[in-house]
Parts: sequence; C-alpha cells; structure tokens
Amino acid sequence: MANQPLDPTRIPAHVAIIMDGNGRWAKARHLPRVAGHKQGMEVVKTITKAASRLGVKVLTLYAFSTENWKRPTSEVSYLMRLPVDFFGTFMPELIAENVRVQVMGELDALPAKTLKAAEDAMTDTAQNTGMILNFALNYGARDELVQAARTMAHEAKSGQLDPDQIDAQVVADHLMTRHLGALADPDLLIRSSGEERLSNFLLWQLAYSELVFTDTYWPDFTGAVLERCIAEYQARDRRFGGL
Ligand SMILES: Cc1cc(N2CCCCCC2)n2ncc(-c3ccc(F)cc3)c2n1
Repeated sequence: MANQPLDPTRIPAHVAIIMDGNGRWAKARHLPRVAGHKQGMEVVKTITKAASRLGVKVLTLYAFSTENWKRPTSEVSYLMRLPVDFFGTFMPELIAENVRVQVMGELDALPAKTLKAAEDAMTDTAQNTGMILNFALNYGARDELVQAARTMAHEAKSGQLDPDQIDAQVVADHLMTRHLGALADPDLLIRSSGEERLSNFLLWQLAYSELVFTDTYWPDFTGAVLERCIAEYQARDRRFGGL
C-alpha cells in the first residue's frame, strides 16, 4: 500500500466502501457479532468526517445488501435499528459538517422506523451543500439493473422511450445513483477485511473504478487507513481503457 503524502489536488471525487469484517472483528474478541456492527457504526461517523475534510464529494457506504436478509433474525433486527441510532446520535455533526444524506436501495421493504429515519435525514440535510453521504441500504446491483431494464421496457412500450435511443447515459439515468449526476461512478472502491469481491455492489458504476483492498477489519478502519487507500489510488495511473 502506497505511503506517500496525499496530493490535495487529486482527492477522488467519489469514494465507495464495502465495510466488511465486523463479525470477524467481534469473534476475534470473543464478542457477539452485533458488537462488531456497533463499533462499525462508530467508524462510519469517523470516516464520514475524515472523508468530508479531505474534500471527497460523494462517500457511498454499503450498509446492507439484499442478501443480508438471510442472516439470523436477531442480527437483522439489530442492523435495522442502526440507521435510527446513527441519526439519533450523529445528526448535529452531519449538519455542522454540511453533509447531505442520500439513501438508496429497495427502501419500501425496510421496517417503518428504519425508513422514517432515512427519509427524515434526507429531508433534514437536503439544503446542505457539502459532501454527499450516500448509504446503500437493502441494495443489490443486479436488482438495480433488473429494475432499470424493466422500467426502460415499460417506457418503450408506452412510446415514452425510443429503444434505438438507449445508450449508456440512458441506462445510467435509470439507476439508483442517477441523483449523483456526473459523480455517480466511484473513482475509488475500498473493501476492508481482506476479501477481494464486489458482492453485488454498484456493478455498472464500478466499470472504471480503481479497486483498493485492505486487510483491516472495518471496526479497526481509521482516517489514516482511508488516507493510505487514497494514496494507493493516487499512485495508480487510470487509463479508462486507453493506452
Ligand atoms: C444496516 C446498517 C448497518 C450498519 N453497520 C455499521 C457499519 C458496518 C456495516 C454493518 C453494520 N450501519 N452503519 C451505518 C448505517 C446507516 C445506514 C443507513 C443510514 F441512513 C444511516 C446509517 C448502517 N446500517
């Protein structure tokens, strides 16, 4: 991993993070899995402020995937309370940091209290003009692509969309990241805990992203680890398919 000082002129505009390793962190400490999730949420607060102060414009965090419903009921119930706890304890700091909250995923399937916490946070921070904190909650990239294809098919069938006009931008405009506009595609994807998989995350948007993997478990992730990942990103020479 690169250890150069960061170039403040080349901070990645959009950073996405798969926050992995919470259960293993807890197991290594003979704690229940939910202790890893609890500490992981505190790290979300730390990294939100660190990314904002570095000049990141969009921070997308994979909080809960469509596959996570398979976990034990007690763990899912705990996880569904975390968005409520997060905003209940961190909203004043989000406002002070001028952060705007976005939440994307199949939100209608969330428990009512979870959905309300997310919707209230989006409303209460809508006027903020700083970093966008974009949570992926009950999100799956394949579901996102299926939904986009179904919507475009219905629009074509109704005469609203000429199939021959469908290009990459039209597809992007039908994805859950459409509200991010030109910032929709992450420049940098970070995955913690040593796993090197995409796990059904942002499959369209990550087409040209730099992928950085760190062995650090998410609950141990710090601002210094974030800076090392960004230094690794800055040490790479992105070609976007060119020479
Ligand atoms: C389900 C879940 C799990 C969750 N973990 C903590 C971070 C590590 C990953 C698993 C556990 N965190 N952390 C923050 C949120 C959150 C999500 C949406 C939102 F609008 C506000 C906060 C969260 N949500």
